[in-house]
Amino acid sequence: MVGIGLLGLGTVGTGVVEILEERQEELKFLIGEEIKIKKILVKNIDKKREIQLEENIITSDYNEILNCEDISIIVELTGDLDQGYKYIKDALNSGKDVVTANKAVVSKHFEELSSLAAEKDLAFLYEASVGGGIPILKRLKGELILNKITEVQGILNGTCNYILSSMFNKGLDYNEALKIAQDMGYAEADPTADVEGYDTLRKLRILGTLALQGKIDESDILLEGISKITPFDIEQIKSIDFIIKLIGEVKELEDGFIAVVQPTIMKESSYFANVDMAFNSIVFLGNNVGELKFSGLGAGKLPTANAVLADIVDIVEDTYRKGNPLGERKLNNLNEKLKAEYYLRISLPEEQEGKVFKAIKNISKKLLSEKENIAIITNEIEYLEIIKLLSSLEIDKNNYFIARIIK
Ligand SMILES: NC(=O)C1=CN([C@@H]2O[C@H](COP(=O)(O)OP(=O)(O)OC[C@H]3O[C@@H](n4cnc5c(N)ncnc54)[C@H](OP(=O)(O)O)[C@@H]3O)[C@@H](O)[C@H]2O)C=CC1
Ligand SMILES: N[C@@H](CC=O)C(=O)O
Repeated sequence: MVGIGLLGLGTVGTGVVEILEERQEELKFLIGEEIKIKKILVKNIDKKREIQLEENIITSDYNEILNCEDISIIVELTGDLDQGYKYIKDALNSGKDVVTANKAVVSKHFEELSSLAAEKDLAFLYEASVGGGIPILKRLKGELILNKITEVQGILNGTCNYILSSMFNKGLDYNEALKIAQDMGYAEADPTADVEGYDTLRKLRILGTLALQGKIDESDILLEGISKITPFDIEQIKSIDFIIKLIGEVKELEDGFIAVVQPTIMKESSYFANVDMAFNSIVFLGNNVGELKFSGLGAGKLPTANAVLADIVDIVEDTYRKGNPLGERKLNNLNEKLKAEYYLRISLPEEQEGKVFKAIKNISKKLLSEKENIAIITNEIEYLEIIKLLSSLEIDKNNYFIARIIK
């Protein structure tokens, strides 16, 4: 019997309990072991739970779990950045394998936790931290043995994709769509992490660091979220037969890399344009294998819990990749070279519009609107040039929306 200490009984934790219960017999038969949750750590012990649980299984004292000799795997699903890190570190230092879905912790402490686990010869697995139910990280680590990976691109946040799809396809209002995504269990406890792009950035930091085998830190990634998008933007994007998605991308160039999370406009026929609602998709490029595309539900109770359990099964069957999967390449950040055409919408009081309109004329390839809001398609231009121009015009961040165009 393999004993699990489950930390967190929210959306994902509940899913883990449910799948384990439903597949108990099959698991015993197929992997020859019973996997049993011995203890569950929660924050609020008095909260009413939706599922039936064994008596006394819930605790709010982590030491009860850490000191339990029957528990060999800690499954961290709290979503708490500081405590989650501490729980994981203490687990590894106590000789327990770790599975987590906490991308905030993995992203912030990736190097330290990876090397601690390798040093202790323990598992530190985080499949559910990127792409929800999509089995991307195990596959990526596998392909890295044979390939040099030079590019990773993806729709990495189910909440944002749900909001953008709902606004674009169903005409839903932004807040209405966000509320549904929260009700469906897709969003983070604080949905700012989703809509401002931090969640995508963290997932990209994890993917990019693995893929390029060199540290790509959170601060290396240019970031724009989707919170400023309006029905006006959707209308403009539709008018040019394009579609919008939040895309994260890391790409190796000859002398370094670019890393960016941005709302991105693309033709309706392009690959990512057809990844809708809570689906995510990740594409990576290896020098031998070529382009590999993965797609599946990027958030939600059961898909995410499935990814968590896949890690647990890998530990029980001893089929996970041992050692530290991170490389030591030193890569230059070349984000200043990021160049594209952009959709730019600026919303200002009428009296300020004239001055701004004049100033952006030089970078404008096509004028989409000059009434109510100014909206243009820019010439091919460095992203940071646009930001500089907007800041020189003293345009507040909340008064513009910018999206990269990919052909
Ligand atoms: N939801 C999703 O679709 C996905 C989530 N993830 C990640 O999975 C993790 C869990 O997400 P989710 O289940 O949605 O989160 P929830 O907010 O639904 O649940 C969090 C759970 O953790 C408990 N908890 C929170 N902080 C602490 C703490 N400091 N100590 C002990 N217990 C704590 C809460 O206790 P209590 O119940 O008492 O409040 C709750 O049971 C997060 O890291 C998230 O980013 C990853 C992929 C997809
Ligand atoms: N909030 C996240 C959950 C999964 O990682 C998302 O919406 O993708």
